[in-house]
Amino acid sequence: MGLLVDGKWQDKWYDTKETGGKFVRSASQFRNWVTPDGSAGPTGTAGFAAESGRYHLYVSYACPWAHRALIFRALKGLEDHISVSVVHPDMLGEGWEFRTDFDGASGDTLMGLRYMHEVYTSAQPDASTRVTVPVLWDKQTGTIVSNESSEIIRMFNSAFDGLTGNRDDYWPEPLRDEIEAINDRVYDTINNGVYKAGFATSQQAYDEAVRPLFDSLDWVEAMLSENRYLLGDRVTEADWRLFTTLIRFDKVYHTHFKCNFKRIVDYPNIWDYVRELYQRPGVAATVNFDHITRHYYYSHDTINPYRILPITPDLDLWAPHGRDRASLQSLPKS
Ligand SMILES: N[C@@H](CCC(=O)N[C@@H](CS)C(=O)NCC(=O)O)C(=O)O
Repeated sequence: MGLLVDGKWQDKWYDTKETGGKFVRSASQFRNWVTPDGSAGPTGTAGFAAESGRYHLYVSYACPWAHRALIFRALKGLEDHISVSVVHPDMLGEGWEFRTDFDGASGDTLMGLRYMHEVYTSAQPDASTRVTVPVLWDKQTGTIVSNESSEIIRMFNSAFDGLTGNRDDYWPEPLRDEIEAINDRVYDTINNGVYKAGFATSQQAYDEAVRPLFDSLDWVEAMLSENRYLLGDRVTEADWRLFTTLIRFDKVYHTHFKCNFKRIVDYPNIWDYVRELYQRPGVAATVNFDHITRHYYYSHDTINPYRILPITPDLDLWAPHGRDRASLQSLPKS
């Protein structure tokens, strides 16, 4: 675990001393956008047109943020257009590595590098940044387009539609304000909430994260008792962003991050909803519990110094989900 300072790797754990024991996530630095014609997106520079075979995605199967990007790549039929490298689940002194001695860890299939930090310095030799996944790489200009998952999924949602003909829209115009409002709460208290609880180094920081986390899970449970999806009858980006945290919860966050007031299987509607999303075409193949459990329990030695991988519950993710029942089919909100 570490970061790049002026292009040099430094092995350092998150510093929580200055923030009263709180984990504060840094902002992503590469913020360009792939667009249909290469015009500039909302941030960054122009020049990244949607072309088949031009882009490469670096992911970890363990990481919930990278998982979003893999799900959108599958949902939008981009597998033949955007290639992928999968890092090794252990994130140790050199950060993410391209070792291949773990089933599913592909190595760097594009450039043959050893470490993810070398991908960053290939794009910018003097980079000062945390070295995170996912990363969307442009083979043509040899640089990083984006390392911000929330923006990568929006590019995948529509930029390549002309190439693939897949026009499924998870960010529909009329629902955007509502999606943003839900995303904000889900991000702060659930997606990042589990990390804030797990990486807290003071009782107060832990308490301040764990209570809002379970309040938000109650709020989600109530919404899903009335609607099939967060926004009503239609699956949106908000559902996929929530899903990648929920699917990791009972096997990892409940134990490793001390989010153990309840499990996801204890929320009847959320648990059915998780199985429904998991069973959608292409999604199950993006979920790799061996990488997920190995990564968290093995890499975070400040939390689990003996690196013991605990037994985790078997989840019957293919059990019928019942979410298509009539009582949940409300009218679409727009
Ligand atoms: N804002 C980023 C966050 C990505 C992120 O934090 N990924 C984690 C893995 S789950 C990572 O690579 N962490 C390495 C580090 O922080 O040094 C995004 O959503 O794309």
